[in-house]
Amino acid sequence: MFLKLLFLSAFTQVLPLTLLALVASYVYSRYASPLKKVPGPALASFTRLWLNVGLVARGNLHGGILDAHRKYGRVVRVGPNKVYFSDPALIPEIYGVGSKYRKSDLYMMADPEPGQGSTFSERSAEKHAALRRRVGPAYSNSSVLQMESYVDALVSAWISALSTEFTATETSFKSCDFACWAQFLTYDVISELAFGKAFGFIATRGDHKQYIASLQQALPIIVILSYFEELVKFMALGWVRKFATPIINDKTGYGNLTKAATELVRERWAKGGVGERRDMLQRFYEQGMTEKEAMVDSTLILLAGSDSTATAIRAAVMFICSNPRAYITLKSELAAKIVRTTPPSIVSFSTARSLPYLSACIKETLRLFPPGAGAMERVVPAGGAILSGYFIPENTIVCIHPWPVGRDEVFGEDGDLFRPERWLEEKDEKRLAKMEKALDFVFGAGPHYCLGRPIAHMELYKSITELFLTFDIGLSNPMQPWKSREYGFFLQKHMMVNLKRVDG
Ligand code: HEM
Repeated sequence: MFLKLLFLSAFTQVLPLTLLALVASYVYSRYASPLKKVPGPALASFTRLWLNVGLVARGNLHGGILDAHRKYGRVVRVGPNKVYFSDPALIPEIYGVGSKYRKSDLYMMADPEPGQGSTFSERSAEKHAALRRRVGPAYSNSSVLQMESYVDALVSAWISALSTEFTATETSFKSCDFACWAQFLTYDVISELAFGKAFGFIATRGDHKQYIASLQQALPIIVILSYFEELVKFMALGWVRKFATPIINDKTGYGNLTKAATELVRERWAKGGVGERRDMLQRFYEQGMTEKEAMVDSTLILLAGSDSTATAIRAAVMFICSNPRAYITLKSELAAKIVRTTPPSIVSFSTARSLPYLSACIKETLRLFPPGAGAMERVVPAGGAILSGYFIPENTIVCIHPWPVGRDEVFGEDGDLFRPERWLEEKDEKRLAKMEKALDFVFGAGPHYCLGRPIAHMELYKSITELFLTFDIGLSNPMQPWKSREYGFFLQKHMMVNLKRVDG
């Protein structure tokens, strides 16, 4: 009884105090914070719920941020301590080489193990630079070009599998879920390049060990949690992490993917780094990476290297198939410029890249649908900064999101339209250079610029060329081309397409 009374009296005294503290902090955030003049939704000025629940949890950060910039302008306060910008001119200050803005704690959830940052998630600039020096050679243009024949073999297997499984005849046709098939290709390519052996998604025509399905389940939880900084710190505690993240002994799923990467690294390090050929793992070894570092970065390669590129391939197919002019022009360019050999060989990267209309389609796709849609948040350094005319105090979290940048005013009034011709018609070299710069932000900037761009480009150029050369393609349901939600990466399902071989 005594205890009950004690508890009740503590509760009745603590509750009002907590409420008072909350109200005081809301009033401060809204009316007294140095950010009070920054425009944005009223709710966002005193609570993180507007961003974390209204946008992130709904799988629509990219769309919500785009709308917010359209409504409030180039500077938007998206949380009590967060301001997003859309002016590409600020990219060098916030993200450029030598920038003092470090990555925010949002990235902690991407650490494969607490305290063990990967090249992507490491927040210390010095540690990141050291890591990047060692992983860099494995991703370089020249090393990717040396591996081109392996990409060709997989693209070829992919096209034949699509042909046998889904080609329409006069009397029958079977829709293809291209959402899965795009990922089958990218998972196989990245495992082949990284470990010298494709996982076998194309060969088995299925979700190998349910990696895709389990990532679709795990990613929303990981990403939503990562926006609540306190939770991220709590989750970083080793014992919490053990319960919250997939378990390495899982027979399938994301835990098994981590296990596969870990075992491949362990085996390779035991053999002195030498594989059957000079794959990325061998290059990691040659650069003196420790076994632990290689394990962490190999898991990163699998994640960063598959979903982003699969989204780009799907988006390109979706945009081209929904725009008859683009579809016809691309088909004509491919028919005129690519000479088919018997047996057909996969188009070389250098030939594909030299095709102006194909390049314009790929640029336009990446501009309108940046696949890496996670917030690249950074922390304002000591002393604060004046950004877009506003004083932003130190420790404020700032970000430029690639979705509004892709629709920047430099792209003109029709910036929302898929119009590849814009890249070919522009005569003003200065403007074109600005357009290219804004587009390049799709791959980030400065010391964190995407290392995988050469791999992504090679896959995109080859897959789109071969698809449109081999098939006539139609979206089965143009009213709803796919189901798409975004949690840093896009999780896309049910992208049904009809394929008919052009020579069949
Ligand atoms: C179209 C496809 C891709 C897009 C749009 C993309 C986009 C990005 C972006 C925006 C960043 C910077 C993130 C940040 O600063 O927070 C990044 C970093 C990174 N990406 Fe990609 N990526 C793509 C494909 C790939 C592929 C295929 C790989 C690997 C094989 C890869 C590996 C990486 C790595 C390792 C980093 C971290 C770089 C660092 O911080 O030093 N990416 N990517």
